[in-house]
Amino acid sequence: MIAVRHLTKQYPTHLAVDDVSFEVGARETLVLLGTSGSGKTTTLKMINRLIEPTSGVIEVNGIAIGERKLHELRREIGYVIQETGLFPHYTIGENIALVPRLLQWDERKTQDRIRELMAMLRLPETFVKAYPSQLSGGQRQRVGLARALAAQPSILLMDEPLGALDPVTRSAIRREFRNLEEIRQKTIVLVTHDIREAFELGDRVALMDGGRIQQIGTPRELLLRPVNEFVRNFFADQWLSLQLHAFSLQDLSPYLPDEATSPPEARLFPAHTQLADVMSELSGSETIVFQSSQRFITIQSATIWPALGQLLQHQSVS
Ligand SMILES: Nc1ncnc2c1ncn2[C@@H]1O[C@H](COP(=O)(O)OP(=O)(O)OP(=O)(O)O)[C@@H](O)[C@H]1O
Repeated sequence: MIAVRHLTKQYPTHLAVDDVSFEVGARETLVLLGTSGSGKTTTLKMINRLIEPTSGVIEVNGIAIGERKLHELRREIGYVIQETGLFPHYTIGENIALVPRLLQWDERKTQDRIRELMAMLRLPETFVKAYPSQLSGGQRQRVGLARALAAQPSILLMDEPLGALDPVTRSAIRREFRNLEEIRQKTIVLVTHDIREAFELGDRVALMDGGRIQQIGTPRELLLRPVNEFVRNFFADQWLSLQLHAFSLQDLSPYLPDEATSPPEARLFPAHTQLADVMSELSGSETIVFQSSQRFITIQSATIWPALGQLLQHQSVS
């Protein structure tokens, strides 16, 4: 879907991106993670040609983007930025309708799409005539996403999309985004410096430093098989809690007891649920259950850590 090969951006005084290569498959989310100045935004902006590379090639759907008409390329790519970039003098409805109107959709179709997106992103219908300044930061962020999704692009580029929000709102919106079917269908490149965000949202993560990719892989690979000291140190502080994002109930199932049937008081979770989500929903010694093939497996918050310990031990010897 997106292929980036030997991408370099040299400014007169600074090498911002240095020989970066990666691919992002259809419906995959790749997170560019790194500290400030590591080249994430420059890389992202080269994908929709907001910045032209010094050298290297980017292909979108098999065609080099330099050979595409700019407006056609941008139609395929939705772009979400921090602080949303909404037009303050346009209403929420007008902001969302921006691209459909550029594409001269008929008005009925545009209005239907605005309503559909507002419902999906849990924005009250009355907001359609409100202005961005009348909304909270979290609501503006939803409008920014609605605008990027409006014309149904197959690709989304997101630059610190939740960066302006407080941690609680961030985490709630993150979970919500992850569960939206329309977003799950997109090919996404997301820039963040928030490690937890990268682990929650990324199918794969590219950790950048000094304009180069230090390691690219699944959160689990980065955590358990760091290729160098930089990668190891980057995750060291949060190593324990990141494990909860790197593994699901399914991964833990070999290390947990079976039940013949589901205990009546237990809550049922899908097997692909990240352990972090389970932990955040469990209070005290409550029992939860998930179904894996034909088995019911019970788990309590107190049993997650020992089972995870066994799982990690197993991973390190295999
Ligand atoms: N127009 C420019 N001219 C010169 N140097 C630039 C220019 N734009 C970016 N840079 C430099 O290139 C490097 C990479 O910048 P970039 O914005 O891609 O980093 P980033 O990882 O996205 O950081 P942040 O998270 O702070 O946005 C930085 O050192 C920056 O100062």
